[in-house]
Amino acid sequence: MSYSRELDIALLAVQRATLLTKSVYSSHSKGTLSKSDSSPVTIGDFGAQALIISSIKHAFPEDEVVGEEDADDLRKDNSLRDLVWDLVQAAKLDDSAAEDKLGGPIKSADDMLQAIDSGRSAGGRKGRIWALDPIDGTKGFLRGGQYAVCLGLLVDGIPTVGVIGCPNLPIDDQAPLDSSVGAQADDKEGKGVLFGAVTGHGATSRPLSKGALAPANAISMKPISDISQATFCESVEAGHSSHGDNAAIASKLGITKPSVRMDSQAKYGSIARGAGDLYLRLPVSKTYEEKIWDHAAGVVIVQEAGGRVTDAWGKPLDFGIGRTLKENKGVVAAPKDVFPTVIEVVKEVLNAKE
Ligand SMILES: Nc1ncnc2c1ncn2[C@@H]1O[C@H](COP(=O)(O)O)[C@@H](O)[C@H]1OP(=O)(O)O
Ligand SMILES: [Mg+2]
Ligand SMILES: [Mg+2]
Ligand SMILES: [Mg+2]
Repeated sequence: MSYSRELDIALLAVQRATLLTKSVYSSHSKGTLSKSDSSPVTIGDFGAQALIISSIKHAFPEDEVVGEEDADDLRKDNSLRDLVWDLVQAAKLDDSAAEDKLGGPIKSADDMLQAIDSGRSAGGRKGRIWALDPIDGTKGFLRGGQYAVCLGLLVDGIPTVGVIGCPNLPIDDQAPLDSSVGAQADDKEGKGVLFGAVTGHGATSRPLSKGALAPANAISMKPISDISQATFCESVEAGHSSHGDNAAIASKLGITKPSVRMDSQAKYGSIARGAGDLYLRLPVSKTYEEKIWDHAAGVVIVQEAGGRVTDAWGKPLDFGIGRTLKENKGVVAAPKDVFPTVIEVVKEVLNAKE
């Protein structure tokens, strides 16, 4: 199957949601709350989840969605709900054919809450399940760094369609990548890229637009003949990925360039288009379970661009066990031909710590 309709809807749904997240990004009050695990959530996360789930349910009513957020906090606080509702009503693509494909605007605030709560699927190995991260890298979103709107389709537990919208990344696939791209990002002139991929059909990037989709460019990872020349990406947050272990791996590979630190699945997009080469996410905590919405879209895009993605022990990521990747620890992504070299070094570094 080519999943071309799924890709089209996912691209448009993510593109529409970025209109909302961009309006929150540039506003002083982001309506930030702290969740029970003490991670932040903003009115942008709730609004983007509502818009995307409503688009998916319109186009594919039988599909399930595993979304990061739920509407509990909005049901308890009418003024917060109203703030999100205003944002959701304002986020419209300026192309009526595109809006029609997504079912048009959400009809009422109650429908909005219901859409957000339709992301409560438990996940699993059977059928079609979308994994949605309405704002990935919320800490970057609040700090003024990179963030991404991410949507992946799992078919029988296998990531099959992936879309990532990165309002703050340069449009140009060849733009040089260093930590200035990760820090103090903005979404002004020349910024905003939409990545997409379907298993077996390649990966693309295109500028984010406000209406119909812009023409796509095929993307692929950069061939590297000398691994010591590689550029590696890692989280900004030291609590999300071990900067020390990542540095030890880079040093064993002979890499001398400093890492590129950036928030969110913008890292997957950046290596898929050959701006960077490796993504290292070595676990910090023994108990943290990576969430499926933090990786499903990125994995399809990197694989279709010529890469391989596994956990830090070289085990395939298992997206079919529920809302988390509980059988996996950490993530490593690299171009296929150098992947075996990279994962051997990752395992050496991990084994030395056991
Ligand atoms: N201890 C942790 N280890 C790994 N990832 C984490 C940890 N805590 C939170 N995260 C998740 O990492 C993702 C961001 O990754 P990055 O730092 O690469 O941008 C977020 O989705 C965040 O989840 P959450 O949404 O709960 O904050
Ligand atoms: Mg996330
Ligand atoms: Mg998120
Ligand atoms: Mg979060």
